Amino acid sequence: MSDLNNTDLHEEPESSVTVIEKQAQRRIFKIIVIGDSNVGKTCLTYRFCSSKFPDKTEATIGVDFREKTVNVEGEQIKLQLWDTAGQERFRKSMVQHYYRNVHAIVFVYDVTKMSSFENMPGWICECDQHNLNRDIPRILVGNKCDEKEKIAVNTNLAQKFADSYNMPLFETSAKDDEKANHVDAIFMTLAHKLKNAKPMMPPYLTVQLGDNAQRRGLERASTEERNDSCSC
Ligand SMILES: Nc1nc2c(ncn2[C@@H]2O[C@H](COP(=O)(O)OP(=O)(O)OP(=O)(O)O)[C@@H](O)[C@H]2O)c(=O)[nH]1
Repeated sequence: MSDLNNTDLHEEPESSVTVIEKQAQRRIFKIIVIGDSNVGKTCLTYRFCSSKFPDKTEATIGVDFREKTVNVEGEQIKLQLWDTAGQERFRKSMVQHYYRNVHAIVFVYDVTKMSSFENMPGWICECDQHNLNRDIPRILVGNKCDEKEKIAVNTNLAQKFADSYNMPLFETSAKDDEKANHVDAIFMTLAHKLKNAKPMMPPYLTVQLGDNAQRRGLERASTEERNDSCSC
């Protein structure tokens, strides 16, 4: 006679339908990575998603996507990194669509190039102009710290700037293998913030809603935020 209380009954492998359902419900967070050309946006996202420094990179045209599923406090969440072009001529193919339903922003500058840091307010302004909500998590990353002799952007200066925008500052290197854990920690910090943030819209809904629903949401957001737009 079979024992209905047998614990084995609870250890049956999940059916493929359950697994698919769980995957469909896995939360996806869209993170855009922004900054001047050549600051290392592609290398940072590649380092995080592929755990290595790319052999060679070419200027990004429009947007590149990289994804990584991470475990945050027992929940599997997918980080979708949108690596945007820094060169103006390659940003022309970036349409409004890319700025929809963004959950977090990573602003990157090159610590060896002052102009890339000085251009940060412009990048922040661009996000404002695309109606990105100011309340979503944003972080500032100074890349290429391995180039110690060439450092041009002082940490205190960068920290003051980050504080003025209420963003955490991370100085790191996508190239330095010893800093690999540090790059991971940066994105994991963001993942924790995203997991625990009160959702404006459940992230998995953002990929299920049709284009029209997304457009309506965006139009509503632009009407609400029009009076609060950037003045630069
Ligand atoms: N020394 C050093 N070089 C780096 C680092 N990260 C990237 N680079 C180099 O910087 C150059 C530009 O890197 P990318 O990642 O392509 O820069 P990007 O910001 O994505 O550039 P765009 O696609 O034009 O916007 C490449 O030659 C990389 O090898 C770093 O941490 N240290």
